[in-house]
Amino acid sequence: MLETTLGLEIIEVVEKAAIASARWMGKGEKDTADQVAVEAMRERMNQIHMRGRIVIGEGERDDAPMLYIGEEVGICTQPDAKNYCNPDELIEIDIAVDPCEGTNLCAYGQPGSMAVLAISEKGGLFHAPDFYMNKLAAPPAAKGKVDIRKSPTENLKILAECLDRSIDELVVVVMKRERHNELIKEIREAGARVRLISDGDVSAAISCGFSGTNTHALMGIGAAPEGVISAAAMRAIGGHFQGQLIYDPAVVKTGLIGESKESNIARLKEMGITDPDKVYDASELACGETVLFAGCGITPGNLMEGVRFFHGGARTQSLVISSQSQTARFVDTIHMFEEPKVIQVK
Ligand SMILES: O=C(COP(=O)(O)O)[C@@H](O)[C@H](O)[C@H](O)[C@H](O)COP(=O)(O)O
Ligand SMILES: [Mn+2]
Ligand SMILES: [Mn+2]
Repeated sequence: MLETTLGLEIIEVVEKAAIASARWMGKGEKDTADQVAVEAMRERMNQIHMRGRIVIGEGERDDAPMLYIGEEVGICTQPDAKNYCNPDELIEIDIAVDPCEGTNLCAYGQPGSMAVLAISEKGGLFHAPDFYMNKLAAPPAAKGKVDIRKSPTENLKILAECLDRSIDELVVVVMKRERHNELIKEIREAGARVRLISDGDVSAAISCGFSGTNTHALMGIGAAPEGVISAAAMRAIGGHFQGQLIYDPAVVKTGLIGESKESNIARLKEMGITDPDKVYDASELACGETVLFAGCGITPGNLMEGVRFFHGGARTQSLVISSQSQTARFVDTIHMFEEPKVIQVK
């Protein structure tokens, strides 16, 4: 149902956001690259016949030009909805968005930034607070066999067995952060190779779901909202994904997640999370009956090309993963902006 009604629409949502952001690629202005993606995403989402609710966005802010948590999107949430649709006939959709995932990558012309979203029926996506999350992603062959509670060394042994290769043939992606120094050391000592990334752990997580990407695991701590979006894709693709919230500011060495561990635990409790240390797997983070992920490359990445502009248009590559049809569709689109139309294929 979700895929049939919204499959094409969500491709266009991420395409519009990616094109808007890509115009700011390499210009060193990350906030602008982010803001234009948000605006393009909102505009296109508001043309869709749905009642959508942002459950993961850019925070609970009501006047900023962001897709904020709790914001309602879609024609059937607009004040003049009755002119366009019968709101009662439509199911409610929960939406997780990151209009420009990897804003630094986009601003500095680096690979791996994309416009992403995940949708599910109401209640189908975990309401992640703006905390951090320890993550473990791995290919479908290792699903349920590796475990974030085990040491990286143990997991690498299991992964090597599952993938029928030696540990030194494994590539593990880790975000280059001080908090990961010990993790990186252990992975290297175990014999695997590490690909350090500055940003963009959604792309890294999802790459684990596809063989041929030379990405065999993602380990370490990134943002929690990105964890839910990654989990939605991995749930639909049948890959391994686990996440555990990080609520202690001392672990990530940043003031970004509040003053203290205690106040964060209290915040989690208010959100209904009574066990802050719970390990969530992909099907808990994205538990809806149907889960769809859509991403469009802004800059070129492991899975998708970036936006390529030409006179009068642009070409994009997107990926839609659906738990409904069990498909991962790569969609190659030429966008024609001007008259006369130009369809440039190379
Ligand atoms: O790199 C990222 C930045 O995302 P965005 O702000 O949308 O451009 C994400 O992939 C990471 O998951 C995460 O946001 C990051 O690890 C948290 O930031 P940091 O404190 O620098 O590690
Ligand atoms: Mn992000
Ligand atoms: Mn972002």
